[in-house]
Amino acid sequence: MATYLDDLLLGARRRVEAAVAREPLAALRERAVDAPVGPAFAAALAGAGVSVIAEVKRASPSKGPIAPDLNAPTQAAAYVEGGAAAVSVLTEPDRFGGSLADLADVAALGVPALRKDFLVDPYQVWEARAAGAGAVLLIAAALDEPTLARLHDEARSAGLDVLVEIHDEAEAAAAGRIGAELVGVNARDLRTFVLDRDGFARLRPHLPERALAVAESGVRDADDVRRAAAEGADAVLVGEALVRAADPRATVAALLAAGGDATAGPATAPAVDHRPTGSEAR
Ligand SMILES: O=P(O)(O)OC[C@@H](O)[C@@H](O)c1c[nH]c2ccccc12
Repeated sequence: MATYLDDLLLGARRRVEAAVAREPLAALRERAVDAPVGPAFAAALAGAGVSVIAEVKRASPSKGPIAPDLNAPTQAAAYVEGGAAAVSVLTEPDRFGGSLADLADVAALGVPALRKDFLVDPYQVWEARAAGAGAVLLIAAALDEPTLARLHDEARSAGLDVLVEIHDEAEAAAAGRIGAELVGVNARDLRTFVLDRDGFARLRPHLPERALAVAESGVRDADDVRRAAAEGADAVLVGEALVRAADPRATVAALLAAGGDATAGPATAPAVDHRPTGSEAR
Protein backbone atom coordinates (compact mmCIF):
# COMPACT_ATOMS: atom_id res chain seq x y z
CA MET A 1 0.00 0.00 0.00
CA ALA A 2 1.34 3.39 -0.93
CA THR A 3 1.70 5.59 2.15
CA TYR A 4 1.80 9.35 2.56
CA LEU A 5 5.55 8.94 2.87
CA ASP A 6 5.68 7.34 -0.59
CA ASP A 7 3.60 10.23 -1.93
CA LEU A 8 5.85 12.79 -0.32
CA LEU A 9 8.93 11.11 -1.75
CA LEU A 10 7.40 10.98 -5.22
CA GLY A 11 6.52 14.67 -4.98
CA ALA A 12 10.08 15.45 -3.91
CA ARG A 13 11.50 13.57 -6.92
CA ARG A 14 9.20 15.44 -9.29
CA ARG A 15 10.20 18.79 -7.81
CA VAL A 16 13.87 17.90 -8.22
CA GLU A 17 13.28 17.04 -11.89
CA ALA A 18 11.50 20.33 -12.50
CA ALA A 19 14.16 22.32 -10.65
CA VAL A 20 17.00 20.62 -12.55
CA ALA A 21 15.29 21.60 -15.80
CA ARG A 22 15.34 25.25 -14.68
CA GLU A 23 18.84 25.20 -13.19
CA PRO A 24 21.22 22.25 -13.68
CA LEU A 25 23.15 20.88 -10.70
CA ALA A 26 26.46 22.42 -11.78
CA ALA A 27 24.94 25.90 -11.92
CA LEU A 28 23.17 25.44 -8.59
CA ARG A 29 26.39 24.27 -6.94
CA GLU A 30 28.25 27.25 -8.29
CA ARG A 31 25.58 29.58 -6.89
CA ALA A 32 25.54 27.69 -3.59
CA VAL A 33 29.28 27.83 -2.93
CA ASP A 34 29.19 31.57 -3.57
CA ALA A 35 26.45 32.03 -0.97
CA PRO A 36 27.54 32.68 2.62
CA VAL A 37 27.56 29.54 4.80
CA GLY A 38 24.79 29.60 7.39
CA PRO A 39 25.76 29.51 11.08
CA ALA A 40 26.67 26.02 12.30
CA PHE A 41 23.63 24.05 13.37
CA ALA A 42 24.90 21.15 15.50
CA ALA A 43 27.29 23.32 17.52
CA ALA A 44 24.35 25.55 18.49
CA LEU A 45 22.71 22.57 20.24
CA ALA A 46 25.69 21.39 22.23
CA GLY A 47 25.44 23.61 25.33
CA ALA A 48 24.12 22.70 28.78
CA GLY A 49 20.41 22.01 29.20
CA VAL A 50 18.02 21.06 26.45
CA SER A 51 18.18 23.30 23.39
CA VAL A 52 15.03 24.17 21.50
CA ILE A 53 14.85 23.74 17.74
CA ALA A 54 11.71 25.70 16.89
CA GLU A 55 9.85 24.81 13.72
CA VAL A 56 8.10 26.88 11.08
CA LYS A 57 5.27 24.70 9.77
CA ARG A 58 1.94 25.84 8.26
CA ALA A 59 0.29 22.46 7.80
CA SER A 60 0.92 18.75 8.07
CA PRO A 61 -0.57 15.61 6.51
CA SER A 62 -1.87 14.43 9.89
CA LYS A 63 -3.34 17.76 11.05
CA GLY A 64 -4.14 19.60 7.82
CA PRO A 65 -3.80 23.40 8.07
CA ILE A 66 -2.22 24.41 11.40
CA ALA A 67 -1.10 28.00 10.82
CA PRO A 68 -1.81 28.74 7.15
CA ASP A 69 -1.09 32.48 7.37
CA LEU A 70 2.14 32.21 9.27
CA ASN A 71 4.94 34.54 8.15
CA ALA A 72 8.14 32.49 8.29
CA PRO A 73 10.73 35.16 9.19
CA THR A 74 8.43 36.94 11.67
CA GLN A 75 7.72 33.65 13.42
CA ALA A 76 11.39 32.66 13.39
CA ALA A 77 12.43 36.04 14.81
CA ALA A 78 10.07 35.47 17.75
CA TYR A 79 11.64 32.03 18.29
CA VAL A 80 15.11 33.55 18.35
CA GLU A 81 14.04 36.21 20.84
CA GLY A 82 12.67 33.45 23.04
CA GLY A 83 16.06 31.72 22.98
CA ALA A 84 15.67 29.04 20.31
CA ALA A 85 19.09 27.65 19.38
CA ALA A 86 17.99 26.92 15.83
CA VAL A 87 14.98 27.01 13.54
CA SER A 88 13.59 24.13 11.48
CA VAL A 89 11.84 25.21 8.29
CA LEU A 90 9.48 22.89 6.43
CA THR A 91 10.16 23.48 2.74
CA GLU A 92 7.76 20.81 1.43
CA PRO A 93 4.95 22.67 -0.39
CA ASP A 94 2.15 20.15 -0.99
CA ARG A 95 1.36 18.86 2.50
CA PHE A 96 3.28 21.22 4.76
CA GLY A 97 2.78 24.55 2.96
CA GLY A 98 6.48 25.40 2.94
CA SER A 99 9.01 26.67 0.42
CA LEU A 100 12.71 27.26 -0.13
CA ALA A 101 11.91 30.97 0.05
CA ASP A 102 10.80 30.45 3.66
CA LEU A 103 14.12 28.78 4.39
CA ALA A 104 16.08 31.62 2.79
CA ASP A 105 14.04 34.25 4.66
CA VAL A 106 14.66 32.52 7.99
CA ALA A 107 18.36 31.89 7.34
CA ALA A 108 18.73 35.58 6.46
CA LEU A 109 18.00 36.35 10.13
CA GLY A 110 21.38 34.79 10.93
CA VAL A 111 19.95 31.86 12.89
CA PRO A 112 21.09 28.26 12.28
CA ALA A 113 18.39 26.90 9.98
CA LEU A 114 17.45 23.32 9.17
CA ARG A 115 15.91 22.37 5.84
CA LYS A 116 13.09 20.03 6.83
CA ASP A 117 11.91 18.20 3.74
CA PHE A 118 11.96 14.81 2.06
CA LEU A 119 15.46 14.69 0.66
CA VAL A 120 16.06 12.05 -1.99
CA ASP A 121 18.68 13.68 -4.20
CA PRO A 122 21.95 15.60 -3.73
CA TYR A 123 20.35 18.46 -5.66
CA GLN A 124 18.19 19.24 -2.61
CA VAL A 125 21.30 19.45 -0.42
CA TRP A 126 22.68 22.18 -2.67
CA GLU A 127 19.34 23.97 -2.71
CA ALA A 128 19.56 24.08 1.09
CA ARG A 129 23.13 25.38 0.98
CA ALA A 130 22.15 28.05 -1.55
CA ALA A 131 19.29 29.15 0.72
CA GLY A 132 21.69 29.68 3.63
CA ALA A 133 20.77 26.63 5.71
CA GLY A 134 23.16 25.25 8.31
CA ALA A 135 21.73 21.74 8.17
CA VAL A 136 19.46 19.33 6.32
CA LEU A 137 17.19 16.58 7.59
CA LEU A 138 17.68 13.07 6.23
CA ILE A 139 14.94 10.58 7.04
CA ALA A 140 16.31 7.05 7.43
CA ALA A 141 12.87 5.51 6.79
CA ALA A 142 12.78 7.21 3.40
CA LEU A 143 16.17 6.14 2.09
CA ASP A 144 18.09 2.91 1.60
CA GLU A 145 21.35 2.93 3.50
CA PRO A 146 23.68 3.61 0.55
CA THR A 147 21.54 6.61 -0.45
CA LEU A 148 21.41 7.81 3.16
CA ALA A 149 25.21 7.56 3.34
CA ARG A 150 25.66 9.32 0.00
CA LEU A 151 23.37 12.23 0.89
CA HIS A 152 25.02 12.47 4.30
CA ASP A 153 28.46 12.75 2.70
CA GLU A 154 27.19 15.22 0.12
CA ALA A 155 25.76 17.47 2.83
CA ARG A 156 28.92 17.29 4.92
CA SER A 157 31.01 18.17 1.88
CA ALA A 158 28.66 21.11 1.23
CA GLY A 159 29.51 22.34 4.72
CA LEU A 160 26.13 21.43 6.18
CA ASP A 161 25.31 19.52 9.35
CA VAL A 162 22.87 16.64 9.04
CA LEU A 163 20.04 15.67 11.35
CA VAL A 164 19.46 11.97 10.70
CA GLU A 165 15.92 11.05 11.64
CA ILE A 166 15.19 7.56 12.93
CA HIS A 167 12.26 5.80 14.54
CA ASP A 168 13.42 2.26 15.21
CA GLU A 169 16.50 0.31 16.27
CA ALA A 170 17.51 -0.70 12.76
CA GLU A 171 17.52 2.95 11.65
CA ALA A 172 19.47 3.92 14.79
CA ALA A 173 22.10 1.33 13.83
CA ALA A 174 22.23 2.69 10.27
CA ALA A 175 22.73 6.20 11.65
CA GLY A 176 25.72 4.87 13.60
CA ARG A 177 27.22 3.15 10.56
CA ILE A 178 27.05 6.25 8.38
CA GLY A 179 28.74 8.34 11.10
CA ALA A 180 25.78 10.52 12.05
CA GLU A 181 26.73 13.18 14.60
CA LEU A 182 23.22 14.46 15.14
CA VAL A 183 20.31 12.05 15.39
CA GLY A 184 16.64 12.81 15.82
CA VAL A 185 14.16 10.30 17.15
CA ASN A 186 10.81 11.07 15.54
CA ALA A 187 8.10 9.99 17.95
CA ARG A 188 5.70 10.06 15.01
CA ASP A 189 5.85 7.18 12.54
CA LEU A 190 5.83 8.88 9.14
CA ARG A 191 4.03 5.93 7.56
CA THR A 192 1.10 5.81 9.95
CA PHE A 193 1.37 9.20 11.74
CA VAL A 194 0.94 7.41 15.05
CA LEU A 195 2.70 9.24 17.89
CA ASP A 196 4.56 7.12 20.42
CA ARG A 197 5.49 9.22 23.43
CA ASP A 198 7.83 6.52 24.72
CA GLY A 199 9.79 6.33 21.46
CA PHE A 200 12.59 8.62 22.52
CA ALA A 201 13.24 6.87 25.83
CA ARG A 202 13.19 3.48 24.14
CA LEU A 203 15.59 4.41 21.34
CA ARG A 204 17.94 6.76 23.22
CA PRO A 205 20.19 3.88 24.38
CA HIS A 206 20.58 2.72 20.78
CA LEU A 207 21.75 6.03 19.33
CA PRO A 208 25.38 6.39 18.24
CA GLU A 209 27.39 7.17 21.37
CA ARG A 210 28.88 10.50 20.41
CA ALA A 211 25.86 11.85 18.55
CA LEU A 212 23.71 14.67 19.86
CA ALA A 213 20.17 13.40 20.44
CA VAL A 214 17.07 15.31 19.39
CA ALA A 215 13.55 14.41 20.56
CA GLU A 216 11.19 15.22 17.68
CA SER A 217 7.40 15.53 17.50
CA GLY A 218 4.63 15.73 20.07
CA VAL A 219 6.47 18.02 22.50
CA ARG A 220 3.67 20.22 23.86
CA ASP A 221 4.79 21.91 27.03
CA ALA A 222 7.34 22.31 29.81
CA ASP A 223 6.54 18.87 31.26
CA ASP A 224 7.34 17.22 27.94
CA VAL A 225 10.66 19.08 27.78
CA ARG A 226 11.51 18.05 31.36
CA ARG A 227 10.76 14.47 30.42
CA ALA A 228 12.94 14.66 27.29
CA ALA A 229 15.75 16.13 29.39
CA ALA A 230 15.50 13.35 31.94
CA GLU A 231 15.55 10.83 29.09
CA GLY A 232 18.80 12.24 27.74
CA ALA A 233 17.79 14.62 24.95
CA ASP A 234 20.25 17.33 23.94
CA ALA A 235 17.49 19.16 22.09
CA VAL A 236 13.78 19.04 21.40
CA LEU A 237 12.28 19.87 18.01
CA VAL A 238 8.91 21.55 18.45
CA GLY A 239 6.49 22.50 15.70
CA GLU A 240 2.76 22.51 16.27
CA ALA A 241 2.82 23.78 19.87
CA LEU A 242 4.84 26.81 18.75
CA VAL A 243 3.00 27.71 15.55
CA ARG A 244 -0.29 27.56 17.47
CA ALA A 245 1.05 29.56 20.43
CA ALA A 246 -0.39 33.04 20.95
CA ASP A 247 3.06 34.22 22.06
CA PRO A 248 5.73 32.08 20.41
CA ARG A 249 8.58 34.05 22.01
CA ALA A 250 7.31 33.43 25.54
CA THR A 251 6.46 29.81 24.73
CA VAL A 252 9.99 29.06 23.53
CA ALA A 253 11.38 30.77 26.63
CA ALA A 254 9.18 28.63 28.88
CA LEU A 255 10.26 25.40 27.13
CA LEU A 256 13.89 26.42 27.38
CA ALA A 257 13.59 27.14 31.09
CA ALA A 258 12.09 23.69 31.62
CA GLY A 259 14.98 22.06 29.75
CA GLY A 260 17.53 23.92 31.82
CA ASP A 261 15.76 23.03 35.08
CA ALA A 262 15.85 19.34 34.38
CA THR A 263 19.63 19.17 34.44
CA ALA A 264 20.15 21.88 37.05
CA GLY A 265 18.21 21.34 40.20
CA PRO A 266 17.20 18.88 42.89
CA ALA A 267 13.54 19.83 42.28
CA THR A 268 13.47 17.75 39.09
CA ALA A 269 14.05 14.18 38.00
CA PRO A 270 17.45 12.69 38.84
CA ALA A 271 19.92 12.15 36.03
CA VAL A 272 19.65 8.69 34.52
CA ASP A 273 22.23 6.60 32.72
CA HIS A 274 21.24 6.40 29.07
CA ARG A 275 23.94 4.06 27.86
CA PRO A 276 22.96 0.51 27.05
CA THR A 277 23.72 -2.02 29.75
CA GLY A 278 24.33 -5.77 29.86
CA SER A 279 23.17 -7.69 26.82
CA GLU A 280 21.87 -4.50 25.26
CA ALA A 281 25.37 -3.06 24.97
CA ARG A 282 26.72 -2.83 21.46
O1 LIG B 1 4.57 19.55 15.29
P1 LIG B 1 5.32 18.64 16.20
O2 LIG B 1 4.52 17.49 16.70
O3 LIG B 1 5.96 19.42 17.33
O4 LIG B 1 6.50 17.97 15.37
C1 LIG B 1 7.57 18.73 14.84
C2 LIG B 1 8.48 17.86 13.96
O5 LIG B 1 9.03 16.85 14.74
C3 LIG B 1 7.71 17.28 12.78
O6 LIG B 1 7.26 18.34 12.02
C4 LIG B 1 8.56 16.35 11.92
C5 LIG B 1 9.48 15.48 12.37
N1 LIG B 1 10.06 14.82 11.33
C6 LIG B 1 9.50 15.25 10.20
C7 LIG B 1 9.79 14.89 8.86
C8 LIG B 1 9.10 15.52 7.87
C9 LIG B 1 8.14 16.47 8.16
C10 LIG B 1 7.85 16.85 9.48
C11 LIG B 1 8.54 16.23 10.51
